[in-house]
Amino acid sequence: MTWELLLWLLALGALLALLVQLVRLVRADGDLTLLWAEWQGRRPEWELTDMVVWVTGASSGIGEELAYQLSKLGVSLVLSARRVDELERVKRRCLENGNLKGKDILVLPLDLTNRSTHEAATKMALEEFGKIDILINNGGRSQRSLFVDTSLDVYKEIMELNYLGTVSLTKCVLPHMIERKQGKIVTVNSIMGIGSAPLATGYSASKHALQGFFNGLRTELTDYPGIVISNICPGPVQSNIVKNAFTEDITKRMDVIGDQSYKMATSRCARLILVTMANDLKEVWISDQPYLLIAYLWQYMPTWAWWLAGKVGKRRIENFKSGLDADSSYMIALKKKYK
Ligand SMILES: NC(=O)c1ccc[n+]([C@@H]2O[C@H](COP(=O)([O-])OP(=O)(O)OC[C@H]3O[C@@H](n4cnc5c(N)ncnc54)[C@H](O)[C@@H]3O)[C@@H](O)[C@H]2O)c1
Repeated sequence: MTWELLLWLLALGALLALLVQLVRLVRADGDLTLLWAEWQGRRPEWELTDMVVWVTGASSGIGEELAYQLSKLGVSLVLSARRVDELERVKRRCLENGNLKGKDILVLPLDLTNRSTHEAATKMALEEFGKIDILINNGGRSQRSLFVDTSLDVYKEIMELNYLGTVSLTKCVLPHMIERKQGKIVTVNSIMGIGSAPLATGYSASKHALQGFFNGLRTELTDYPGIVISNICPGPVQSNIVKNAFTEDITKRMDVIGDQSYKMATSRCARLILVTMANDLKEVWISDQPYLLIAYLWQYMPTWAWWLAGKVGKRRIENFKSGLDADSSYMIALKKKYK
């Protein structure tokens, strides 16, 4: 009788432990390799100090937050985007809150679509700091428009910016890394580079292009194990991405932005990007639910995933057509329900 009871207790304990792990998994905000690295892996505070890190799109959102978190690690920073005043603001805040001095941060204005300037910009970064350890390809813009309504100019511009601009800067920086046989090229891709969604056909295409490009490039660099290519795939993250999104016309700005509070905190996303860099992870998914689960479905059960994406997508289109923000109305309700 005692043995039987003991066995029952053990079984109950194992079941409880399993349940706890399942709940953890459902609440996870990163893929399993990434969460393992965060728990047991190398810490950014040990690994990334003394590095020279070039962040594009550093004037806003994820890039801006990366600059703040990196400045606390004692790295040297090159901050790039188009607006100098915004970059100077980010630099000032890095100096106020971080461990850096003015000489440790170079504000380097750069338009990713102006490819003829990328070589000179790379030269300036190298002249300033003598090396580039990490290039974070973060600058980019999203899209909110239906394909049937959207001008081809928009598709061209998205590819110019998100895809060709990133490839061009990588082409300028990579020879330097090859010469040193070391470096990290970290590209902020998206869950939209794994799957897709309505209203973002061009954006998703540009992110799939980046995914294919960097996965191929990684295989070309196997003679240089010290050069790491990391693809970061975030789901929705708080930033100005919706405000800055392309619409159906190249000159038209977004008029409905909506409440972005249901999205992952920018600081959490940036922290997980630092963990990725510290642990040389090759591809990571950073996302709250249900997007993370959909990403797993896309990998393992694509037909089911597309059925689900269709259901969510229908809602997005309805919202969009009725003049609401595509996601916030139902996502905020969902978030409140499962909090
Ligand atoms: N926020 C999200 O939900 C999310 C999700 C997945 C991936 N991403 C990716 O994260 C990256 C950063 O976006 P974010 O969310 O911080 O948006 P954001 O709009 O807040 O920031 C975008 C940054 O890119 C810069 N940029 C835009 N056009 C540029 C150009 N022509 N040349 C140089 N810089 C330019 C902007 O100035 C800004 O600094 C993007 O690549 C985006 O695709 C964002």
